[in-house]
Amino acid sequence: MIGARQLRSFLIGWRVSAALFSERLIFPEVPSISDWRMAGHRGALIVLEGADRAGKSTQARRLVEALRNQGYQAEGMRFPERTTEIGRLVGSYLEKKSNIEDHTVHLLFSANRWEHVPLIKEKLKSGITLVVDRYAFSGVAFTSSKENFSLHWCKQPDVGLPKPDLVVFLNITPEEASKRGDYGTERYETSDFQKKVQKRYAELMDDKSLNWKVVDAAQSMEDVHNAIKQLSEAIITEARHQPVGKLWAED
Ligand SMILES: Nc1ncnc2c1ncn2[C@@H]1O[C@H](COP(=O)(O)OP(=O)(O)OP(=O)(O)O)[C@@H](O)[C@H]1O
Ligand SMILES: Cc1cn([C@H]2C[C@H](O)[C@@H](COP(=O)(O)O)O2)c(=O)[nH]c1=O
Repeated sequence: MIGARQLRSFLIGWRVSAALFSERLIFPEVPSISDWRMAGHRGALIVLEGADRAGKSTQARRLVEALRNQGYQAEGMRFPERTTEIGRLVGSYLEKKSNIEDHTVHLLFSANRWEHVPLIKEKLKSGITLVVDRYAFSGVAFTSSKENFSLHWCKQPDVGLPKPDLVVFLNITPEEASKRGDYGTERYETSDFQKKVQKRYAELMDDKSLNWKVVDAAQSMEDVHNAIKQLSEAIITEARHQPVGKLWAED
């Protein structure tokens, strides 16, 4: 029989050894659990899309946190990335501080993604899974909701970008979304425009060459999170041994 005190010391000792082992302090040559998980494997490119207020930023943050807690390497990214020179131009346009001709601003949104491609490729190659809040699909859905812009024309500048392994569409009606706080003062934040955007997303989702998954974004934050996490974990395993594809490219 061992006493409660002995059992406690044993458990503490065991937990400390396990922690040291996982940090490779005791056996540095033995890979840690996360090394086994990631060795030689690329990370997955996961994109969250949806209309304004669908919950993309909330879910992107939660997913990165949950994946890290599971031992995966994961980082967030968002577009537009407003901190670069191009991003500042786009940001000022969205805040209505400047006007930019419609074709021109579409190309700037795309250029903002292209300027991040070397970084995206480097992260994926080093085993980091990227959770991206908006990508080329926002570009196409928003610009093609303007007068005289075809889906085909809008896609062209983004042809060849790293292809997402998974695109999660957070589905919510514009009415439901507007209950989450009035649309703000930024450009495009009107329910009429958002309805057009929603239709364009539906057209984009007909493309079976992409791994679109629709998640009901009107559920609780927890339920939405669990659904996205499950889809993401499966795709991280699948993407590991596949090369990164090219978006909307023929081959
Ligand atoms: N499932 C949910 N249920 C209720 N409220 C939510 C849910 N998800 C997010 N919200 C709330 O809705 C608001 C918008 O969320 P969030 O900023 O994540 O959306 P978004 O899609 O990134 O928006 P935008 O595209 O307009 O920047 C926030 O106040 C957030 O707390
Ligand atoms: C990437 C991208 C975005 N947009 C639009 C969509 C939204 O209205 C804003 C970004 O708002 P957020 O709160 O920072 O998500 O920009 C676009 O028109 N084109 C694009 O390529």
